[in-house]
Amino acid sequence: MSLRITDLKVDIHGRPILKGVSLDLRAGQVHGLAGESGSGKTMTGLAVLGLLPHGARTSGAIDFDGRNLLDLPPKELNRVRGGQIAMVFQDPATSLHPMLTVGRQLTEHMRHHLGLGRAEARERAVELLGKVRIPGAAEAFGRYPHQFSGGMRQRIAIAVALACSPKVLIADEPTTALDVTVQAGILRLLRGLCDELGLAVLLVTHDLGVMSAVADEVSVMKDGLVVETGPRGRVLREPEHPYTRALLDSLPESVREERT
Ligand SMILES: Nc1ncnc2c1ncn2[C@@H]1O[C@H](COP(=O)(O)OP(=O)(O)OP(=O)(O)O)[C@@H](O)[C@H]1O
Repeated sequence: MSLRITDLKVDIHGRPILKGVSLDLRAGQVHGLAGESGSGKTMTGLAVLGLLPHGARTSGAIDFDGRNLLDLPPKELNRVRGGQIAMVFQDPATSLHPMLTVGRQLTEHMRHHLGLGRAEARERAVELLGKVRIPGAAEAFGRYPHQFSGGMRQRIAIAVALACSPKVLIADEPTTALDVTVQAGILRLLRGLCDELGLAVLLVTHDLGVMSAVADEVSVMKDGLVVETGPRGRVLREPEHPYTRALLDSLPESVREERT
């Protein structure tokens, strides 16, 4: 399985936002997408999900399973999104409903997309909560999102994203809103899930330090273009583009040493 973005251009109301982005995601690999605010990281993820804002015009290709996602009719795209391609956002509140129990959110998703029965869905939900390391998964099933800490809520949002066994996971700044102390745990979890489930992960973050801890491949964006891409070690040790070098130079020394 792979997802290949080729020469993706996105205009919104005539303003160029992405100017020819190319990226490859592979099963079992975390691809980190870094770059400053406004460089187009989020738009790249949203394009894969078919969730670009109104007025967006696209060209290029996003090939997934032999189909160009940019050409899919909305109904089919809906089936791919949430099924084979799932997402996790910065704020778990975006994906979790405050009035529904954790269990209900997990099972409704599975019953809707996978057509599972009640008991089967429940069993799988508890298993997923265990997979994302929620302590006391069976009790957590009946609780509401606000009864968990921010880090635990993000774990639950990841469990919801995994409910339909996606092949691709788009994680947009998944640790930015969390305490530094819990960030590493979430990153390790994503890394572990990527390995265990063979997920292709696109990890979007403005923080090169964060992503260098878990990414296999790193791409750096600037002004709607990928200016550098390659294996993490190479990009961090021998950046080719001056912009990547500038980003690296802004990291604290300790982080640079530890993470290359
Ligand atoms: N709904 C929208 N309509 C029009 N333009 C938008 C919209 N959302 C974002 N943009 C523009 O698209 C460009 C790329 O934004 P994007 O959110 O992809 O950047 P980013 O690299 O993810 O930055 P950040 O880290 O701040 O999220 C920016 O110039 C932004 O102003």
